[in-house]
Amino acid sequence: MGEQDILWGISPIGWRNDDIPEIGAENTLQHLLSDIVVAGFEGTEVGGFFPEPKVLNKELKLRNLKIAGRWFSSFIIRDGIEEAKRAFHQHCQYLYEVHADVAVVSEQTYSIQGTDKNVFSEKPHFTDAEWTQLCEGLNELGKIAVQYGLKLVYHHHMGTGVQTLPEIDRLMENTDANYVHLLYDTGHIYVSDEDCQQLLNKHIDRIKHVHFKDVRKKIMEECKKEGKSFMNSFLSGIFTVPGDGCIDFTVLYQKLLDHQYKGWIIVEAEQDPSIAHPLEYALIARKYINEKLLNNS
Ligand SMILES: O=C1C[C@@H](O)[C@H](O)[C@@H](O)C1=O
Ligand SMILES: [Co+2]
Repeated sequence: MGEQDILWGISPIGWRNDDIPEIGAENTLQHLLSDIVVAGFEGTEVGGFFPEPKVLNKELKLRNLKIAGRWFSSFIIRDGIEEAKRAFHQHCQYLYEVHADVAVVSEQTYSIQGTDKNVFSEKPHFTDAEWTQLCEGLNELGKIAVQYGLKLVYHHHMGTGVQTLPEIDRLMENTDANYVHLLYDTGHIYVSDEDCQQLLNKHIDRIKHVHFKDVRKKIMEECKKEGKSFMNSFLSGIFTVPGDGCIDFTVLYQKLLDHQYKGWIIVEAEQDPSIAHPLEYALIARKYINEKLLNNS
């Protein structure tokens, strides 16, 4: 086990953003995938604009790229477990056909992620009954994921009911470790709790997928002061690629290696592509990974 067990990918979110589909709309699938090859990554996650599996697989094969996984907005609390299961089957079928490894799940009931609300002070909180329903539902979805050869990895997220470390603790304690794993997103936990090490140390055994997202601290403080929404915060540049913000990824990466982490690390930095050139930032990330994490420039 070691560095050879880690696959490095980069998310389409620097090129096009599912939360605001109009930005970066000029970036085609072919352009994105070719940029990923130029920047030296092995794969990516599925973006909302990606085509049917047959078309996608051809473009991936031409470039020797792989798919790690895809985001799934669950509404277990709002719609109930049966409805969530139905939608998740479809999601997993797509992932199975593109040979993915993980299904990224985030409960979006009451989420303020796509609204104008202050993401720093107006996040939702689930009731005890809602927590029970969510955890039971996730166990069910996790079993479905296994049927398709996938792992369900839960994405804690700003502006949702599972954002802070105590909320992630609660989710981990009340779900089955055989079926519900954790996606560790450095940027989301840093903006939420101003720390990203505690979560890693505490739940390293459950972490089966990683998003490396860096944070510009000064911009984070300004966004907080101005009470910005999630989307206005990222459009203001709160997030960036590893090596360009305030997070020290060397410590985090070492911790993952020490615990024989096996799986993907995805560089994920949502920024406005008309301000932050996607390939330029992908190359900044790759240089940082090579020089500071892998020590081979
Ligand atoms: O993994 C992610 C997927 C996005 O849709 C989300 O908004 C972003 O912040 C993220 O971390
Ligand atoms: Co993420």
